[in-house]
Amino acid sequence: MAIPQGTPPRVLTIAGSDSGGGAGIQADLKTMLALGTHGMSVLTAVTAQNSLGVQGVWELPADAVRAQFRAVVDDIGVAAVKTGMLATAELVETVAALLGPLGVPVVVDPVGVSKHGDPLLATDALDAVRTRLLPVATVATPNLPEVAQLTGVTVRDEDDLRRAAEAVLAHGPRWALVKGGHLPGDATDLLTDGTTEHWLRAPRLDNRHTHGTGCTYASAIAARLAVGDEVPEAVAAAKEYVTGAIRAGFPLGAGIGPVHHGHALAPRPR
Ligand SMILES: Nc1ncnc2c1ncn2[C@@H]1O[C@H](COP(=O)(O)OP(=O)(O)O)[C@@H](O)[C@H]1O
Ligand SMILES: Cc1ncc(COP(=O)(O)O)c(N)n1
Repeated sequence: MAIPQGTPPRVLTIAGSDSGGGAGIQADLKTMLALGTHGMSVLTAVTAQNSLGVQGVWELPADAVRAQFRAVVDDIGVAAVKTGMLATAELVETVAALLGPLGVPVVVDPVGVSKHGDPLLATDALDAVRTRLLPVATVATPNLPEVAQLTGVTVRDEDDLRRAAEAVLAHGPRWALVKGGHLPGDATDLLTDGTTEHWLRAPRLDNRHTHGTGCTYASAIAARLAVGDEVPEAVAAAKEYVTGAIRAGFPLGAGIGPVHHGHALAPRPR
């Protein structure tokens, strides 16, 4: 399909809705807009969620996920995909089966639990993530609790990050990006394809309003891949974007506020 001039790169997120607007589909679409792309969505689940936690989760039927995906891909087309909350083993398998033949870069954020510790993935879905979803990923972006769940590797320092990334790569993604955001000290992530290593370092920002960091990072990577970056360039640009978004994160509600997706777009109104 020829893409008319002036049409922004098209990026698809397959994820859950966060009613509070800080994570999930809402974070993904804002990030995609901020990075100059056209964001589209396949909803997997609806959460009732705010700055205090997740109060309810309702999964969509697999047929609804397949229908949304076909509606987008068959007419509009996509240049890159990001996956987030997939909720159940059936949805993980459904999404993996749709992505396998797609032939565009896929960023898999293997979302397990929210920042507040609320489960966003059934524990019996971990095996499907390992055996079905990770093999179709161009980049997999687990945080440290997710790495521990998926591979059994506990990360305490930068050497452990390397071991964790190798354990993720063993499940088949082309690149592993293990995020060290949960370690003390600098916010250091390791990106590797098994032959090259890229260390992404940013100072740890003293801001508790970090709701949605992982969703934002993975969506920014997908947006940059849709623009045409290679994986290391896409991840470096996304790290810069997410660091700026954390720096500008703001209070909202009585708990943990969101990162600021529009931090690079416009000054905040006073
Ligand atoms: N306080 C912080 N200051 C700077 N960067 C951070 C901070 N917390 C997380 N990050 C970075 O944000 C990105 C998302 O990581 P993380 O928060 O671990 O993901 P998740 O939301 O999946 O738990 C990573 O690049 C991580 O290093
Ligand atoms: C729908 C949805 N998807 C993903 C997250 C993870 O985001 P975080 O780790 O910042 O809580 C979330 N809380 N809600």
